[in-house]
Amino acid sequence: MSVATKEQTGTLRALMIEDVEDDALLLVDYLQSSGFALEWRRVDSEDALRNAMLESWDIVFSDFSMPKFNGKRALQVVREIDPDLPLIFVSGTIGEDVAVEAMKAGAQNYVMKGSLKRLPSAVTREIHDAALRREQREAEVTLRKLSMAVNQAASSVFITDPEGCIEYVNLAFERLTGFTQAEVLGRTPAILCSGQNDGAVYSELWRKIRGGEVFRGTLVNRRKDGSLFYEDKIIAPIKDGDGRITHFVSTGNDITQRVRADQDRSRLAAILEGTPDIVAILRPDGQVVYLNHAGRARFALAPDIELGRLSLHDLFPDQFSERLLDEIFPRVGETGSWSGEAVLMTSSGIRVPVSQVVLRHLDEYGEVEYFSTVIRDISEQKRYEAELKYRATHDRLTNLPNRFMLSERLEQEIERIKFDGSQATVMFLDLDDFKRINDSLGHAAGDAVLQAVARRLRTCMRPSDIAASHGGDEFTVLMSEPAGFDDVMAMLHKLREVIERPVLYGMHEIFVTFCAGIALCPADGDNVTDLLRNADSALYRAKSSGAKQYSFYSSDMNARGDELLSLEADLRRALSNDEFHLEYQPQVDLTSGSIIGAEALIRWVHPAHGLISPVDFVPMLEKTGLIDTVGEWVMHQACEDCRAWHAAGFAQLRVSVNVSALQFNDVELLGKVRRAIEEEALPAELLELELTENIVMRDPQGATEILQALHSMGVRIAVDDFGTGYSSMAYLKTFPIDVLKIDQTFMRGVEIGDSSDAAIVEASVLFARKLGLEVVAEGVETRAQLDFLRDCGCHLAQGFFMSRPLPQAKLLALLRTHPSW
Ligand SMILES: Nc1nc2c(ncn2[C@@H]2O[C@@H]3COP(=O)(O)O[C@H]4[C@@H](O)[C@H](n5cnc6c(=O)[nH]c(N)nc65)O[C@@H]4COP(=O)(O)O[C@H]3[C@H]2O)c(=O)[nH]1
Repeated sequence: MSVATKEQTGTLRALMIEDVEDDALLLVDYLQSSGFALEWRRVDSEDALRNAMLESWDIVFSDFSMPKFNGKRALQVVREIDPDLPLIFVSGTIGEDVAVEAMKAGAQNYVMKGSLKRLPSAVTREIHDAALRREQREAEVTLRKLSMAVNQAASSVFITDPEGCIEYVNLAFERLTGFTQAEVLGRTPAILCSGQNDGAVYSELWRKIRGGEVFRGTLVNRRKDGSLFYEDKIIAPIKDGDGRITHFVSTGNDITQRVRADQDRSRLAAILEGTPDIVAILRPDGQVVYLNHAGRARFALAPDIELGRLSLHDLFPDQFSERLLDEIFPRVGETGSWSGEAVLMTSSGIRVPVSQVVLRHLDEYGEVEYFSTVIRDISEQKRYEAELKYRATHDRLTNLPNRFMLSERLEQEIERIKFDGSQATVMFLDLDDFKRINDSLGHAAGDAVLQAVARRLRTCMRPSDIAASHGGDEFTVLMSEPAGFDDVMAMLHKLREVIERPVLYGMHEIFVTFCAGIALCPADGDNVTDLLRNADSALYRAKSSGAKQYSFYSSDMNARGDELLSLEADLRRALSNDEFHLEYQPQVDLTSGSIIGAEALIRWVHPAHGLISPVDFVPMLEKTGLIDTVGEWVMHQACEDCRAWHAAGFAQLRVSVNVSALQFNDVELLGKVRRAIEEEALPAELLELELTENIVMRDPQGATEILQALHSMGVRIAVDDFGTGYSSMAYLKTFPIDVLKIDQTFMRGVEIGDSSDAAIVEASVLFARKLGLEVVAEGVETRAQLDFLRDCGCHLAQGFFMSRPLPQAKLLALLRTHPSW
């Protein structure tokens, strides 16, 4: 009798489903006599079976038909609990059909009770097969688990055949690459190629995996949508039992974020290293763990210095480090950040103003791990701020404190005086006839004088005094705590002595004198406005008494100042109120004796004060900037009136118009002139512009350009007041001018027999003729003067002798009489 293998050596645990005990014993007997060591149990109901199935069995023998139970049901219960447990029907009643049915239902075998011969071999085979089935089932389960794991894995996986054709991809692959399994099956991983990897990487990859080794490396691949991603790859060959490669398995981890973060970090590091700001990272105890290039340079540290050993105190040897540790860090620890200004001392001992931002960085437990700080050198900004402040508080030309700073200081003085009952003095100084210096020697000379005066003023100041510049030729001295009147007078004398020394300018010695107006605090005012106004009134009084005068404020002084102020306000309204008109003074041709043109002269008839001289209000127009509008009005009115002369039958009469320095510097001058002649339809050559020689001499080169532009427009240019200024003959030659107007002061000299004046007039006429210029003598009041001019060969004359300036209507009336001189 043949018997089984494993089961032979061990005890066979058999479960009998049998209602007849003798039948069960018979079966046991037979098996034991066939060599099986048996451990067995008999059940004959479903409950008992279920109970028995809680234990483990090697085999089940079941009767097919039992009174309380039946084989089919028993088979179902057994399969339900253990699908692989072999079950053999041992029945006396089973027929072929039932046996086949039982096999279909999952029984492994059947044996007839009457013929147990087949039983031992069937037992052995079924046990063996069951073991195989179990193994296979377990293998399947493992495989299913594995493939589920691979499919669900976070790493992207694909499997190729030895030629590299893709046979499988997992979900992570689909997610990462954007390709679905269906899209890539049968294709090669070349679909992921980005062109960003070195070709050598691929040859190395193939060399390794074809050689049976594992490839490990980082690849840059491309998704279906074209974007790049970085993968840490492991590609391994799979071999069969003969060592032949059947597949390659590629596992990849997407490290794009890490790579990008690394790239960002290195970019950030480059920025930190490149920034001119000092960036440091410090532990809460002040140990420096990072210091950028700017910081290392600032503290003269070697690039390879071991930062961990460096403490804050090494960097900032002064109190700055203590402040950081004791004051700032604890505060940052609470609020998260701090920013402010500080002063730090560099290794070379230089104190540098800095702005600083400190940030707190927490660890995963919310504890302060370290602080980062950005320190910016703000010396430049501080310098700039100081410069701005200086500019805002000082006069640019003289570098003296300006009116703004003076007011501030005065305010402090007043506060002090209110507190301690002392006093102060405000002294306004105004240089006498400063305009003369400007007009005759030019602005550069004027500036040099103002600078010299400022320098000298400074030397007279006591530490508590202050000298300020008001702009222009006005200065202020604020004397703090003068002992009394004598002190003020002593200061005044000292100022005279120092300031009135001649100022050397080139070849010139310029003599400067000044007037002073003095107001005392608190007697003449206990606030800034009153004090300054009263000192100004005192100055006005001093100036109206002549040069080199001084005056202390007295309460009746403000009247005149108010008058001037209100005149200025009236002037602003004069143009719209039609209070201006022009008068014309004829110019006479000395050859023919008849009028060839007229000079336009502005008149202001004030509604209350009557006629006001242009000598008084033209400077006011200039000061207020009104000269631009009023000057333009004059130009238009003169052109219009000139056209009226022509219309009245006096064709070719020309008109000349005065142009002040401010008008000449107006960038719009050319446009305004062009508009006037075009709008009034006056031929350009009949308009003459009169400029004083000082205007053109101030900036001869700039003036030449403007004069040329005017000239090319056809307008005539006359140089007014010739002989009074510092004309350079050489320049006059180069200017495109048409007319020289000899100043009327020379005519007075001619009248009183001053031979030098007469000589100047003669020379001027000669000079003008030589240059091919027309020459006009102004201020002709007598027949003798006129004759003299004729004898000299002067072309034209203008003056009271021929006619005073006349309103338009009167001029027309005069013209109609066809006068001749
Ligand atoms: N003693 C005396 N004086 C004579 C004689 N002939 C003419 N005058 C006066 O001499 C001044 C000549 O004008 P200016 O030298 O250009 O000097 C002008 C000119 O510089 C300025 N001015 C007048 N009108 C205008 C104007 O429309 N624009 C500008 N910018 N300045 C003007 O005001 C100054 C004074 O003008 P006015 O008072 O009109 O004074 C005029 C005129 O009335 C004479 O024989 N004897």
